[in-house]
Amino acid sequence: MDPFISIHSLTKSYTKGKSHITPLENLSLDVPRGEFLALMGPSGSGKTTLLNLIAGIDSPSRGELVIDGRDIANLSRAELTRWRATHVGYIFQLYHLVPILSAYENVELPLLLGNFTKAQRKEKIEAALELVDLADRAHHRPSELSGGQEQRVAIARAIVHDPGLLVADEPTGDLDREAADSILSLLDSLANDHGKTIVMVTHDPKAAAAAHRTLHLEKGQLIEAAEAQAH
Ligand SMILES: Nc1ncnc2c1ncn2[C@@H]1O[C@H](COP(=O)(O)OP(=O)(O)OP(=O)(O)O)[C@@H](O)[C@H]1O
Repeated sequence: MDPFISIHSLTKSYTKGKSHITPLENLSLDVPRGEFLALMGPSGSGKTTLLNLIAGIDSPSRGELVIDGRDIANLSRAELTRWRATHVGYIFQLYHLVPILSAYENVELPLLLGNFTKAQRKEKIEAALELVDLADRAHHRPSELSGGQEQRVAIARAIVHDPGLLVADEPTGDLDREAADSILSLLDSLANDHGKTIVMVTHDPKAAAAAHRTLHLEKGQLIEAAEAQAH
């Protein structure tokens, strides 16, 4: 079976005046469908750059980037925005919930871009809140929730439109151990039981240990966890 994510010789460079920065150079990576992958690496090693390319937030300078059979490397900005709206859910370290909206209304946001009736939206929002175990907090605002609960709402918002791909940038970075563990087990279940492919950037070795596989980025190159330990 083809991998869900297939990356070949991917390069991203930035030019600012006379200086050139190449955070990713000739990077190749396959991720099977339903894998929960952790990306680690020192600050500035290109983790967020890679995550943003995989999520279709940014475009590569060169190389192949195929996600679920679609080559997204050469899409225009407008095409990429449309692709992202249906195929990707993004989970942030600081949740990025809208403070004046309830949990229900926050989860509804991605659906407002699609052609759903109010009843269809209700069904999807309730299913997503149920899945993250927050059905009883639907009408609470973010300020009335714990950090772990806020991240659960953010995960419900990331999955409500049923994307195949979830990208998570330090999803447990602001949580205590107990809340972090419960978020990690939720991500694990989204991969194992719901077939989501998850790419998570983390600095926390315990978070990485919860993933199926860990890769380390160093100077724009990927190395396996065992090799990284030997460095
Ligand atoms: N828009 C941009 N323009 C110029 N350089 C950039 C841009 N975005 C990132 N970079 C550079 O690319 C390199 C990789 O950055 P990136 O944010 O991917 O690292 P990271 O591994 O996620 O770091 P951290 O762990 O600190 O978040 C850095 O040297 C950064 O300064």
